[in-house]
Amino acid sequence: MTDEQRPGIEFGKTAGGGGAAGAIHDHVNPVAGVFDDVEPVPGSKKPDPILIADHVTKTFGGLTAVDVEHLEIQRGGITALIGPNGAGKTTFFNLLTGFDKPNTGHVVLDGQSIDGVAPHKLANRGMVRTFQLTKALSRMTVIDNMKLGAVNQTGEHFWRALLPIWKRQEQEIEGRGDALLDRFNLTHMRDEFAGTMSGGQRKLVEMARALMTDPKLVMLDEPMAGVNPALTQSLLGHVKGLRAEGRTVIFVEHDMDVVHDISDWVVVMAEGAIIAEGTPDDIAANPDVIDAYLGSHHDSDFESWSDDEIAQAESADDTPAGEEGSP
Ligand SMILES: Nc1ncnc2c1ncn2[C@@H]1O[C@H](COP(=O)(O)OP(=O)(O)OP(=O)(O)O)[C@@H](O)[C@H]1O
Repeated sequence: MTDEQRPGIEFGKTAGGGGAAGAIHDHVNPVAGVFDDVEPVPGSKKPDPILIADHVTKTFGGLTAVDVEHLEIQRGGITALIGPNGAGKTTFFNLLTGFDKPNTGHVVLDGQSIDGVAPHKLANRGMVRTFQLTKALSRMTVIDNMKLGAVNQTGEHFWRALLPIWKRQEQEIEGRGDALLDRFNLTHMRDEFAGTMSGGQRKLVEMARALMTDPKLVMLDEPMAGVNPALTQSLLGHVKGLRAEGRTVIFVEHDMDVVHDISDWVVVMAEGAIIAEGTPDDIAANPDVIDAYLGSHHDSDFESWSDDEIAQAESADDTPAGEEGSP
């Protein structure tokens, strides 16, 4: 089935994709076929889960931001976490990575509980997340940003970097940083202030910095947000590269083209809960997903819908007409 024929959310090709730039990053997919027998339903069992979340909830006042009954993330795959605005993706991401504490629930990484484990300790256990270049980090050079990636996961504990034990390791860490900058084609930016980089270069540094601890599970928060098409292919290639070298990737993303391009499996959240799971093609055709996006007035790419599909979706959308077009 072609993209044009596929009903539901339009998963097209990423801008600039399919050309020579894409070919540069033709990586092997070690989990090809692994999802063939996985049921495309919320909470489905995976053959070899690296991360398992059970009964994870988070409330803010009267609002239930996250209510995830069961989720398994397959080892070695690229899993996308998608959903309309306010679905709870970021909150769930924060709960999984130790940046926020759930009200209830348990998370297991590689067979061991990580409940209440701080982010920098999770990094030692092989789980890292990207974090955005803060103002403070923007005033540091790119190589110093890389070095900080080796010692912590929040970028807040600058003073730790001055401890003597860290100093002794500095050369080794700097070497690792330089190797990663080379891999991400950022060597020419090594001694520049991080704040001078373009949006796409920042994303590359965020990804490269996350690799300083040689993680087995990499959590990427909107890796393509604000990236121009020229660098999008490069970033997509690097994400596939993480998978090719055996790492597991989970990423939150709004761009459906990106999701279709690189995901092995897609998890969809709406109103805090997981409402669907499946391959990108399963998800593109899933009526529950389409309803969730339409119900929230998310600005997804729905231009490809036929009049019948629009009429069907509108009749399922119970939002009062007066709220149409609200953000
Ligand atoms: N610190 C907080 N205090 C109060 N409410 C919050 C807080 N963080 C998130 N929320 C609420 O929880 C719900 C889920 O928010 P969250 O940011 O996790 O969604 P999201 O799926 O990441 O959305 P987006 O795609 O817009 O980033 C929203 O209704 C949001 O307003």
